[in-house]
Amino acid sequence: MLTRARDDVGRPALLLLLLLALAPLVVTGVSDQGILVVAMIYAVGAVGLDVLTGYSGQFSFGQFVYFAIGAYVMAAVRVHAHWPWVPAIIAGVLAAALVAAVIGSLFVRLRFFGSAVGTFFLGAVAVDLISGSRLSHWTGGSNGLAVLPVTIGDHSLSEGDWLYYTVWIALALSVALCLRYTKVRAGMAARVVKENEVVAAVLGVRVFREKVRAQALAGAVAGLGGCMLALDVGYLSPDTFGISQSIELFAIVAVGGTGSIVGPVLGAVFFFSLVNGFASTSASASQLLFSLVVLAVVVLFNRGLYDLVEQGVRKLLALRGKGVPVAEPAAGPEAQAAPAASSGPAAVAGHPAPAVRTEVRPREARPVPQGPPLLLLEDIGVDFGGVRALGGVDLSVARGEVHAIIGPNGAGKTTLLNCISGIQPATGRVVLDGDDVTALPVSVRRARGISRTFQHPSLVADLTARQNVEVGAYATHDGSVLLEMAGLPVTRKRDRVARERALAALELLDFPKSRWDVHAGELTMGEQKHIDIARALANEPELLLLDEPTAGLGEEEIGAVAGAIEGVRRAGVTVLVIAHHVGFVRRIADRCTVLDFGRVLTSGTAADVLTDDQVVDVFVGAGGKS
Ligand SMILES: Nc1ncnc2c1ncn2[C@@H]1O[C@H](COP(=O)(O)OP(=O)(O)OP(=O)(O)O)[C@@H](O)[C@H]1O
Repeated sequence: MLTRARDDVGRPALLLLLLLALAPLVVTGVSDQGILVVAMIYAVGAVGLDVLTGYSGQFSFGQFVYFAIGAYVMAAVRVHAHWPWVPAIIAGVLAAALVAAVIGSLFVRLRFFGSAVGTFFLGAVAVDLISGSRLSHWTGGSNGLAVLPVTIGDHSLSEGDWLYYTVWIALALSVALCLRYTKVRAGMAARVVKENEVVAAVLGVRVFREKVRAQALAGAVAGLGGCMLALDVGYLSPDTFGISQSIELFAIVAVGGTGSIVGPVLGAVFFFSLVNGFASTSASASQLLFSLVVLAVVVLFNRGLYDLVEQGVRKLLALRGKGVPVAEPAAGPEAQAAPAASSGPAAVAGHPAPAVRTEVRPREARPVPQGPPLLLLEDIGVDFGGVRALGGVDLSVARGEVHAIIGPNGAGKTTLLNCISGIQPATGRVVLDGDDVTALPVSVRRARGISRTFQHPSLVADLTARQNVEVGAYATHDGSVLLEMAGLPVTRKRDRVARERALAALELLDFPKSRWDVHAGELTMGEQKHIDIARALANEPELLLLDEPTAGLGEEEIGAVAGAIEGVRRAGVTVLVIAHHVGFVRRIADRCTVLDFGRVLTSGTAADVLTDDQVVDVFVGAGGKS
């Protein structure tokens, strides 16, 4: 799993860009400015790579190919088609984005090694195409291709201050574009994809599409970097581009800090300053020293230079009494997925846990909802190789009821929820509100009103509680990412609706307002479970499936979750919940079904089932708490 991705880097990015804009006042030497130009060109590519790895969780060795495509297309349309330079750069950027989208769509299903090998050989193909005879009419083959001079008035954009500020503008544009992407729906959805693809799919996110979008954005940005490289070097040949550039981009992102946008810019400046610093020593010593320093930075500051700078600034501000706490970020997604050792109000000093309405105790008897079932399962069967996880399960859940599924470990409870939400193919029939949804994919079932949570919440650590819920609040994740990034009224309206739905879900669950804008990585496990429920609820479902919402929680937090489910029930949402805690089941459930070895042992009112001797043997005897 990759490191966290940050959400609060707008101001640091602006500051760093300002410093780079002012740098020529201090860095006056031609060769020193040249180093900064190269650093900014690579920073453009690295920022795109950071979106790909740090924010969407993908991997690619192919970024140098998009550098090359941007550069060659820009140069070729100027030489061969006599295009003005601005449309030529746009053509270079679009061509790189298009190829990245096409190539990306081939590779997104591959995991780490597949992507590494695939993108590596993609690079070999690209180098062959550039240097070979097939495209030599356009690329000049091994003879190379001259980059026609680009001028504004009498000023050449290929040298001096004009080159510097042209590249600076390209970098500022790339940073702004990538930051904007991380803020819009598509960017937030990509971050859920990085966290957990199955969870993302259940939230209605088109996993494949969001991954390809991130690939295209990274490709476009690298293409822009390539255009700037073309301006800088003035002549393109097969030697201008190579796999080493992709490796350097990875080093820059690692040194600067993955998932921070601003880190790679810092990393690029550091990286090329270092290259320059050792340039005067003998070639072999320079290579050795350079490698050792990069190694030391990566090992000692494994969260990257940006994190180091940020922590330093926080400490300074804290020392000066500005009251900015020195926050130690959680270790990562694994940390939040693990059950909290200590839960309850004291788990985060000074922050109230979700309101605990009452302790877990049986509620007063009320009539069990009757009427036609909202959910009907007929003969549901699932085999995992030789393991019969579900062996013909029938179940009926009435509209408006809270129905608990209980049973020992391995009984098939989660598999049953997976069958209902569409994650797990099964034999038999799943009928929702009279319609057979058995053949429908996850996204369509969600649109028909089925939402769910998972045993481990898989929230995005660096999004706030409220933002995490917002991702689940979009009725659909379709639509153009370009329109979203442009902030057009139609997408703003959609965002507003999602925000309102998210707030309604948070209010329904009584989640304390003071915790709405806290990063999910800093929430207690009980709070994360609440946010997970709110995220599923934000889509205004008919049927809410909850997979062990009390797992890993203490008594008080279990009471809070029970209170939340009662709120959900009052809002008219039907709930099917897996639970191990007998007191919790007694309090919230109208009816109860017991699974054992993939079969229904018994089903009935919670009061009857929980006093059934057979159930007590299987369930309570197997570790349930009374
Ligand atoms: N992807 C899978 N591949 C192979 N076997 C699986 C898979 N998922 C579940 N199983 C097996 O299917 C059976 C039912 O598993 P399931 O997770 O549904 O049980 P459960 O009742 O939810 O258990 P728990 O309370 O421990 O979560 C178990 O024997 C489990 O090992």
